[in-house]
Formats: sequence, structure tokens, C-alpha cells
Amino acid sequence: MNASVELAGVAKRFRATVALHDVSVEIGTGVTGLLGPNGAGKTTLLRIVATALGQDSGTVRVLGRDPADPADRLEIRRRLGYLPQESGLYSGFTAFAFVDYVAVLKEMTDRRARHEEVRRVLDVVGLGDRAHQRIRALSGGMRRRVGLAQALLGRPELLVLDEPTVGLDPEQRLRFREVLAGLPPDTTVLLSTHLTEDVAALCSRVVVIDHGSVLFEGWTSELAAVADGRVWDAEQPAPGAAVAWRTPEGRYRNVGDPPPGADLVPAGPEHGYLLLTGSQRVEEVAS
Ligand SMILES: Nc1ncnc2c1ncn2[C@@H]1O[C@H](COP(=O)(O)OP(=O)(O)OP(=O)(O)O)[C@@H](O)[C@H]1O
Repeated sequence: MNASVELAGVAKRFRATVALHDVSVEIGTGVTGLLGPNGAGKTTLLRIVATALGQDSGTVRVLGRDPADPADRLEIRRRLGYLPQESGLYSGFTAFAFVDYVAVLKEMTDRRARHEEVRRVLDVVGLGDRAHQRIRALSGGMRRRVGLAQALLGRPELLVLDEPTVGLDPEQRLRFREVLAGLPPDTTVLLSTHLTEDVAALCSRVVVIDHGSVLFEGWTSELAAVADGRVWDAEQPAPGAAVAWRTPEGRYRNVGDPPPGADLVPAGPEHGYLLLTGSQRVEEVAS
């Protein structure tokens, strides 16, 4: 794989909290989902890739450059679109004025071409008719889309999107999927989510992260395969289950090590994810 983003042995700590612990991943073109529970280290990893935060140790290459080098960092930022978790939108601005302001910061100096680009990205996210409304008057999902619009400015080679689907209704989720599908094929998208549905719907590759460590890196279809033969239904939560929950039919779906003759059910990406993250918790309890 010709990686757009390469992390090797990356660690980051905030005082006593280890946010990332020896993370090594390679991200290529296409859409990669960074999947993990709250506090897993997703935002920290994305901030490092987006050059907003430096690592404590390990090496980072983004678009073939080193974010620690000031000239390289500038070059990366020119080729990067970033939707942070907290968008920091200026609520008194209109959507158009805000995205235009970001476009100025992105060195789009020709006014006419810039305005055209601002209109294009607002149209892409379905906010063309809201362009002149103040951000404070927009709904949460619409604000998220203003954030996405600014990330799309200038058709960046690398898009780093922190929880882009939060606050989107089903129709907007579909639209977001279309936005991703409409990007040039050599674009690299790295997006974070804590929803396996997002990964299944949006991402061809997935990196599962928990407690600051990468637990899985591969094709989304391979995530389901992690749980092949390890999902079964029973009348009770089974002793061999890393995770179990009650189904609408009143039985228990178990994910873990099935007993002989278990009533196996087909595995999906969510089961692979639960097995990876749940089993780690069981190990922790045991140790
Ligand atoms: N600036 C910071 N100062 C102190 N601790 C931090 C800081 N940023 C992150 N952390 C801690 O690092 C860990 C990883 O946080 P991070 O925000 O990267 O996780 P996340 O996977 O994005 O979580 P969420 O899904 O809740 O957004 C957490 O324990 C968090 O409390």
C-alpha cells in the first residue's frame, strides 16, 4: 500500500493519562474508519495526523512529510482538510462568511474563484440554500455540515474528519455517504466514529482502537470475520461470552467462546468489534 499516513510506535500522554500507546498504522487512499469507544484515543490520533498536536515519541509521516518540520507541516496543512471534534464555528457569522473566512486562511486569494469554491462546498453538503443564515440559527446537524464544508475546501488530498456523523439525521447520513463517494478516488479519508454502522456504511478499511492501542487494522469485511463462529444465541448469558445482551426475542446473544453445539448466528462487523474491545476488558479484569 502506498500510505498517505504512516504512524510508527507513536505514543502520547496527557500527564498521567496515556492517550496513545505505541500506535503503528498505515492509511492509504479510500475511506478508513477509526473505530473505538469513548476515550479510546481517536481524537488524539486524528489531531496528530492533522498536525494540531505533536506526539511524545514514535514517527509520523503525512503525505510523505514530517509534521514536526515547520516547512513540511505547512505543506501538509495546504493539502489537508480537517474537521475537528469541536468545530469552533463563529456563531455570529453566516455559513458563507465562515467558510469564506477559512478559505482566506487557506490562501485562496482570488475573490471570485474563492466565492465559487465556497458555494461549491456548501452545495456539496446540502447547505446551498442556508448559506446566508447565521450559524447560531442553524441546527446541530447543519453546523456539523458547515464544518464539513470548510474541510472540503480546495479538494484536499487528505481529509481528517473527527466524528463527522454526529448529529446527522438518517437522510443527512445518506448524503454524507454520497459526499464521500463523490470525492476523487485518490483522496484519503480518515474519519473517527464509535458506531460500527458508520464503518459498515462508509468505510472500506477500519482501524479499531481502544485504550490507546490498535486492536485491528484491515478491510471492513475482515472485521466481521474476527467473530466468525463466535456469535451464538442461548437462553442465558454464557460463561464463555466476552459480551452478551438480550435480543428482542428474549434470548441472549453471546459473543466470545461458544460451547460445543452452540446455536451459532452469522457474524457482522459489530460482533468483531465487540469481541476485540470486550475481550480486552475481560483480560483486564482477569489480570
Ligand atoms: N488535552 C487533554 N488533556 C488531558 N487529557 C486528555 C486530553 N485530550 C485527551 N485526553 C485524554 O486522553 C484519552 C483519549 O482521549 P481522546 O479524546 O483521544 O479519545 P476519543 O477516542 O476521541 O474519545 P471520544 O470518543 O470520547 O471523543 C482520554 O482518557 C482523555 O481523557
